[in-house]
Amino acid sequence: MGMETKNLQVKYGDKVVLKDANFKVNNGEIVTIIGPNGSGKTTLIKALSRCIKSHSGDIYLDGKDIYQIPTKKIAREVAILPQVKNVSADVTIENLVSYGRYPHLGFGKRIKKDDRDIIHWAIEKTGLIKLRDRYIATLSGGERQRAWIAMALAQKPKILILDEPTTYLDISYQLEVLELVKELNESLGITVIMVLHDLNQAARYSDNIYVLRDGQICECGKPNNILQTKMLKDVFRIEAHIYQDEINDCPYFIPHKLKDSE
Ligand SMILES: Nc1ncnc2c1ncn2[C@@H]1O[C@H](COP(=O)(O)OP(=O)(O)OP(=O)(O)O)[C@@H](O)[C@H]1O
Repeated sequence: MGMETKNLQVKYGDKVVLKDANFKVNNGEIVTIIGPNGSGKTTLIKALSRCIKSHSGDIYLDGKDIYQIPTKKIAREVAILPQVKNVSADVTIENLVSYGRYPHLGFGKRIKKDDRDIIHWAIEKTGLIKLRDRYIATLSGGERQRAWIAMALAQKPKILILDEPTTYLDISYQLEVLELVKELNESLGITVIMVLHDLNQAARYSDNIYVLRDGQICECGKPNNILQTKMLKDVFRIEAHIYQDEINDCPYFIPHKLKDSE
């Protein structure tokens, strides 16, 4: 399943924070949105998942206007993992993952055998079987992030949207989460849209990258075309050297100083 926006505009009050955004993710792709703080990344993914209403322009889910699709159907097709996630102290991994089934429950809202099988599958797929009865509050950052991904997975979504899934994680957990996302994309064909601050990870894990600057998409394309010295200078204000990672077949950069002020 894919998504597309045409000339999308989002405002908070009178302030335009997303202008003429033309964004596209095809079925089965991983697309990452990058950009400096406050450039509109979270706003774009909130609009895509219908958490906030756009001011003008269109959003399509597999060619259909998302405002014409029933909310429950969107909740079944699109799972979003927001940046800030709160859950009460007495919720276990298994409880949390079961919430992912809610958009699918029929009359009476009772969890049935099929739902329990899917909850088990999501917990297994994210490597949390041994921890299934642990309270979310007692987990490490990496385990907690996997638990939230398991909840999203229990939705059986066709599109997974992740807002900075690696924030506050150490490097091994960052890789663990991104490897899990990639594995879910490859093995289940889930389309992934994510926001990342680490540009080298964006280059490594994405089919396509969108660059936001001051609420506008200024570039989009394959990692090799996006990770360029000019983009790093113009958008992120750094001077950097670009190299090729032969092992992972992607570009990476090393920043060496802030751009000289003009
Ligand atoms: N609820 C809101 N009300 C008013 N302004 C908002 C609101 N949410 C975001 N903004 C503003 O919209 C702009 C874009 O914010 P957004 O969170 O989309 O940026 P971002 O690129 O995700 O930032 P970051 O990298 O810091 O998370 C910012 O100027 C922000 O202050």
